Amino acid sequence: MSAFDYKNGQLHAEHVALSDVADQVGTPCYVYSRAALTEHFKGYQAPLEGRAHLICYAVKTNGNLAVLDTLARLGAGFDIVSIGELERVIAAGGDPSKVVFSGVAKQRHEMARALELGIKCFNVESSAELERLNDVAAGLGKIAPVSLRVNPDVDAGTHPYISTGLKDNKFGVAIDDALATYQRAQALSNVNPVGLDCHIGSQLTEIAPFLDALDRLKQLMATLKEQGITLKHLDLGGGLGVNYQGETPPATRDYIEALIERLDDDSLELIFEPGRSIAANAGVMLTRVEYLKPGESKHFAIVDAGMNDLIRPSLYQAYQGIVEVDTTQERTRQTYDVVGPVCESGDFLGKERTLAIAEGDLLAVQSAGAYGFVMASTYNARPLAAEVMVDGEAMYLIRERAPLEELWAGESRLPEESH
Ligand SMILES: Cc1ncc(COP(=O)(O)O)c(C=O)c1O
Ligand SMILES: N[C@@H](CCCC[NH3+])C(=O)O
Repeated sequence: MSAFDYKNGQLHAEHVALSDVADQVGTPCYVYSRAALTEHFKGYQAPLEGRAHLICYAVKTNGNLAVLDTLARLGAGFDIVSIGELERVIAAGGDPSKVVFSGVAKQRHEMARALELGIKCFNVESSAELERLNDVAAGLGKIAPVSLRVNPDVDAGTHPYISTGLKDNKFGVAIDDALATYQRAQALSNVNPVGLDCHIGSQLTEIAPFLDALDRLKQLMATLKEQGITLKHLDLGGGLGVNYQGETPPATRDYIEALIERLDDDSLELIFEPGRSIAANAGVMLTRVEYLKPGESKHFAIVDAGMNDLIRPSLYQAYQGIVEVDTTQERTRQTYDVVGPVCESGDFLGKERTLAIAEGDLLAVQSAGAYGFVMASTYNARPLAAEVMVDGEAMYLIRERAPLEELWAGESRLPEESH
């Protein structure tokens, strides 16, 4: 059973009616299901049982403290890309020794803080970064554990904005340069090559590109071994897709098992960095219909959430399901473009959606647990939305709706005497 289901015509998150959430917290509001997060995370744990592994949830996907806390309690490690994400993990009770640090632009102070906290590994994305990391570690008298993020040049077959493993992408070290970079790492005194890492893109719905990448990594590891460089872990990144609009990505178990079979090596610790497959379908965004606006060629449903709250539809033309929260009312069905309040023509949540709604009704935008709230902005001076975690019959406000004053917090007017 899905964590978001209808009971007596009312959409619920677990045992909580979403209309109750909206009444108590207002809209727009993100609602996450603890049971769904747990189930999705365990989907990774189960097929890896019995072998050395670490599942490093990608914090960028949804970094709310309650989400991180839920996963940390299940044993998760974390994939981070900034010092902000690292401090979030710590604030949520995560274990820094289970953190891997990805990202192409790590700054010295970020490296220093991560070294001080003793993270598991730096996923190094360029030679220049390797040199800088060695320098920072030397300054602190530390040895930085390093895994090279290799760009295997495989086509992930996903949206160009979220494909990361092609030659032309800014991410990682080209696979042809990897051996020389590992040799350099070995020669440096304050970095220690312990792993190999790759992440080829997001929302992949086939296993084949993952296997192609793994084949190339295996070849590289064999070459490294010949050169006396033996690694302890292999990080296969994230990227497993989800069902937004009838896509049929492989089940987590099938994906993991296929990789384990192809790897054919029990000695390596396996690391994964899943994000979307854990969080996307563990969340919805609630929004209320402000106005219905009939037009000549199309009808608009104008709602109180916009591209600033959920940018995926505008940014990637991404499809996310939109459903009525209360289906018990008498309503006429009509096809609408569901649009937000932001002053941009590109501000929409969905196009040509057939809905039975009236002014004041609630809608739920599905699959909003990943890359939803984290990508929100305050454009048009719109305060950030509230977030709620449902756990069985309980609901917890895990982020208050930001007060208006927060919009200009930290700003100041010019001094009185200035002209
Ligand atoms: C380095 C890295 N790891 C993990 C992820 C998580 O990916 P996904 O949400 O597709 O599982 C991303 C985002 O694409 C990433 O850039
Ligand atoms: N933000 C993207 C995914 C980015 C992946 C990050 N490496 C999305 O919503 O689909």
